[in-house]
Amino acid sequence: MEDIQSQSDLYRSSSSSASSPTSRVPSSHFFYVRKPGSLTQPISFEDSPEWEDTDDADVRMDEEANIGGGGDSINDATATPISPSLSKINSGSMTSPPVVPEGGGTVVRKIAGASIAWKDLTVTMKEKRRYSDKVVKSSNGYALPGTMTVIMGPAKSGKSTLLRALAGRLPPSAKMYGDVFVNGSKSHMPYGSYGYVERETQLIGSLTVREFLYYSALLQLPGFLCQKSSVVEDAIQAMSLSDYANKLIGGGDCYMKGLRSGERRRVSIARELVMRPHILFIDEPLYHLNSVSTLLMMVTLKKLASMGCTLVFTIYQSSTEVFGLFDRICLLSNGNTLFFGETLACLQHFSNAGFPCPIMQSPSDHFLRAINTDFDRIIAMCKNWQDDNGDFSAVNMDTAVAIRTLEATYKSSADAASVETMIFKLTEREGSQLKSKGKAGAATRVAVLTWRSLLVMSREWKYYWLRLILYLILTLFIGTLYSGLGHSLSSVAARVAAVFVFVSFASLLGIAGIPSLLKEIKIYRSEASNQHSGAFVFILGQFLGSIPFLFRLVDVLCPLHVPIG
Ligand SMILES: Nc1ncnc2c1ncn2[C@@H]1O[C@H](COP(=O)(O)OP(=O)(O)OP(=O)(O)O)[C@@H](O)[C@H]1O
Repeated sequence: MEDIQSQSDLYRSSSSSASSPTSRVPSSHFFYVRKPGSLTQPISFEDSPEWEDTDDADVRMDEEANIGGGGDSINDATATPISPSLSKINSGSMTSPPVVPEGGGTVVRKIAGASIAWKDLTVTMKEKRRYSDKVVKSSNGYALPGTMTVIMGPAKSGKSTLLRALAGRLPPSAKMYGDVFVNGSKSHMPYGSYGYVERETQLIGSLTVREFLYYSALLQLPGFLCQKSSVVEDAIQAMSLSDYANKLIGGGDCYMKGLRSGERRRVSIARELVMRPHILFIDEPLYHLNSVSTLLMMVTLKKLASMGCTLVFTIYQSSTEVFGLFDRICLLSNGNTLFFGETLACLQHFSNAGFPCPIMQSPSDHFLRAINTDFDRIIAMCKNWQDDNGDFSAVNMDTAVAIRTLEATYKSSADAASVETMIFKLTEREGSQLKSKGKAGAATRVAVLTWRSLLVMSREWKYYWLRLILYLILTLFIGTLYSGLGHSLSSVAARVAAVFVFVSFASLLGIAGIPSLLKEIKIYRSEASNQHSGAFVFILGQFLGSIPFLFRLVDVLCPLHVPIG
């Protein structure tokens, strides 16, 4: 944690120095000082990569290799991972990877990450029978074990599409060109070797964090029940959720107070961690988070990366503090790569292109300010103000020109060349292929779904009773409407029963309840990703779970929700 703090502090000091007019092109000092905790060289992976359960995992880093990787120029700094032993990265021959954090010492790594490199990656989307313009255009980049690589850019710049392309999760309407290499090989990542966290994930509110992760592990992983608990505890710890492990997730449709959005987001990441992935892709980990939750999330992810996991995620914007935690940045605008490299070198790139970061401005704000075409309207407005109020040069920048300049500067820069060199090094030899960890069997999944369904229903039982009471009152009310008209008591009772049945069935068909069912399907789909028998198992599990509690069907489909305080 101290390492992470000092890395962030170092970044802050360097970025503010870079902002000073006289030192907008920062002195070499800022770029050559290795960020504490960052890697100069990727960690190699083992033949059978697994998360280590013990503290004496053998993935250690060698200080000398780190120092040797230091360069004499910004480009060298960008390319510090290149070292004589780099060719071994994908060979699997380095079982004790020789890399180290700044400041010396030995870092114990528990996760064997995997390298991922992409070359000339282009994606187009099919829109109304024809393919759109390229959403991602000839993107090059890489992500290394033990590092955080962030894909950043304005809205609709292609961040999520690039992330999905890397994870092999593009929709069927997309066409992808170019190559993605994992550990130097083009093969697909097998089930369980990577995790993908969607921007908006669904959780089951009436379960505690630990229960939710435990059932998720049971649904995803093969093996015995007792083996799953250590996996779950590791995921809870990795996502700093120990204080919340026994708390209800809450929220959503279950009307129970529960976790706040930052904690919920970490639970959704923890759910992927139960698979012990080597690479973790996250679409907008900071989505809808306040600044405190944002910092906690990023520090937690940094900790996870420092354990060896390869982290790749998208982000729209970040504070200076958070920005300092990233290792590499891929800056996109309208699908074009405006920069790929170390975060500190990105500041230098903007300076080189004639857009130095102004004093007191967050680098991330500055980058987006320069490349977000949405600012054009505001610029036009500011120009009018400028006439009245004098020079307003901080925002007087033509975005389209800025984008073109940055793109051209990057293409001809040594940064782009060093990325290509790095990709070549990462792909010249195929490394050990990631292996599937296996899947939970269909019978296990049916049993777990049934049991989970029963548990959820038992937790929400009081709401079913309340609903039932409401129905009874309603039917009594309607049924007794006729009691003054001279009908016999038995015919009124029959009417009450008939209306009760009618209201219940009407509720079953309630269209407004369908989203809850879709939510449950979505949760299961992300738990059982890549499992072809998923749909059948889900239906069977839900059906079996519903038999003892017919009200459950009413709850899933009923448009009437009873808010409980
Ligand atoms: N499934 C799809 N079908 C058609 N077009 C799509 C699809 N997904 C994305 N696009 C288009 O691709 C472009 C880039 O979208 P993408 O979601 O990758 O951008 P983004 O940078 O992640 O944006 P945001 O942060 O606003 O989500 C957009 O113009 C979008 O309309």
